Amino acid sequence: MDFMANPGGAVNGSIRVPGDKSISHRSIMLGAIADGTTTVDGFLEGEDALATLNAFKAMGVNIEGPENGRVKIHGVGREGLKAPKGELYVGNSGTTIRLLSGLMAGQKFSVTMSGDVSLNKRPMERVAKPLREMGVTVETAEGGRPPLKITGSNALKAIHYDMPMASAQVKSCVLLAGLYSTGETSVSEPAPTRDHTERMLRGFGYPVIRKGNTASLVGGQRLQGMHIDVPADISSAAFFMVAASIAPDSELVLQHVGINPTRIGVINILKAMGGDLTIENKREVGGEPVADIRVRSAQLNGIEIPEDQVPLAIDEFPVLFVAAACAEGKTILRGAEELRVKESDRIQVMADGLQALGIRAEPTEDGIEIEGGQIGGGEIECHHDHRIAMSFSVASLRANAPIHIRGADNVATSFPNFIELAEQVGMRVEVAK
Ligand SMILES: O=C(O)C1=C[C@@H](OP(=O)(O)O)[C@@H](O)[C@H](O)C1
Ligand SMILES: C=C(OP(=O)(O)O)C(=O)O
Repeated sequence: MDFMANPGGAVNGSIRVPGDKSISHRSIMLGAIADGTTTVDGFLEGEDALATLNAFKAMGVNIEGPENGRVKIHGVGREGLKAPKGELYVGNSGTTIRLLSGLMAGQKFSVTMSGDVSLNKRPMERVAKPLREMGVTVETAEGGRPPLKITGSNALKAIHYDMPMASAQVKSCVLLAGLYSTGETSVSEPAPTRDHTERMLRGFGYPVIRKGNTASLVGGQRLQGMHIDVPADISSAAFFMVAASIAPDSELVLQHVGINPTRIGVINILKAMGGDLTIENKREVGGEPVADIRVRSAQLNGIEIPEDQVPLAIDEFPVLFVAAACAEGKTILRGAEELRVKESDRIQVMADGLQALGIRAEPTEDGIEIEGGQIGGGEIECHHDHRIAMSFSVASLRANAPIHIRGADNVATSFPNFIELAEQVGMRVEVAK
């Protein structure tokens, strides 16, 4: 499927984007191994979260829904998962394969997980290494890629893992394996990464301790089913934050957005660029801070993006690069080499796309330099990456000719109703005939 993004438009109204992907994945994983029932509202009915849901169904968990964002998980307890009949296919979802690796490490059966062409190129040694230290047998395809075969045990060795990269997926993998270890498992991170696993484990009644840059837990305890209210995903809201910022005469309210401090890099960066964003009705929902975010058009300026914001905005860089293309002057990003191992190489693919539209964008090993300018029309290739497709849809607001976005199917992995909401607020994006 291709998108045709037609130039111009203002962005107005009030919308709620779908549920947070990270929290949706974890609600299924933790609900499945808890005792009792877990109910979820606001579950993201996108392909990635559904891949997680289907994996647990394949391991014998009775899950009702999703229906209008509601899911009911009949937890089987920490020892209750059953060996799936075949391989677990997890599509495009890095979060599914890496977090599941940790949980599978603690089971008495072995599991093979594979994905689509994009996932099968992504690095898995980052989870294989700590799991092997815990006594798990992990087999990968050549180059440490999926398929990934995990042969676990329910008496893993507790370890301390000093994570070489700032990755919430690796941290979560080790902590989830730690649930099945004898003793204390801890992970330290080089910079703060999203902490949903820690917060949600605590919500399920499982103690997790945070000291400085280290999170730790003691294996062997049980989780209690709970109710989870999933806030709207700030990573999906980000497309509209940039859209309303760059399109003249715009004012948009994004409702009920999760503003966990480990996720708000996009707000901090846009504000530093001169964006007009206000946080309204701040409240706490199920252990996560939530707010409505009002965004108005603004003249953005190029900046040097502070490196401490990188892990806090990691999925938002493709659309932030579009903001940079609309800003006055140069924007410089460094310390973001992790962007090269996402669903696509997001530094290269965004640089290629921006250049195709006439913007000066120079990739570097760990970042990019972008000079603001007039966005032209042209053709973009998404390389199986949802965020590339949505970012260039946003770019059309300031383009002077249509942008043809090739291979936009994967938008359904994280944001199945993107086109509808984009159209509702005034963007001119449609599925190409
Ligand atoms: O833990 C998570 O839910 C996620 C962590 C991040 O990945 P890394 O841990 O690879 O940075 C992020 O890019 C991904 O979309 C979701
Ligand atoms: C990197 C992402 O997801 P995942 O790693 O789960 O594929 C993303 O959604 O931008």
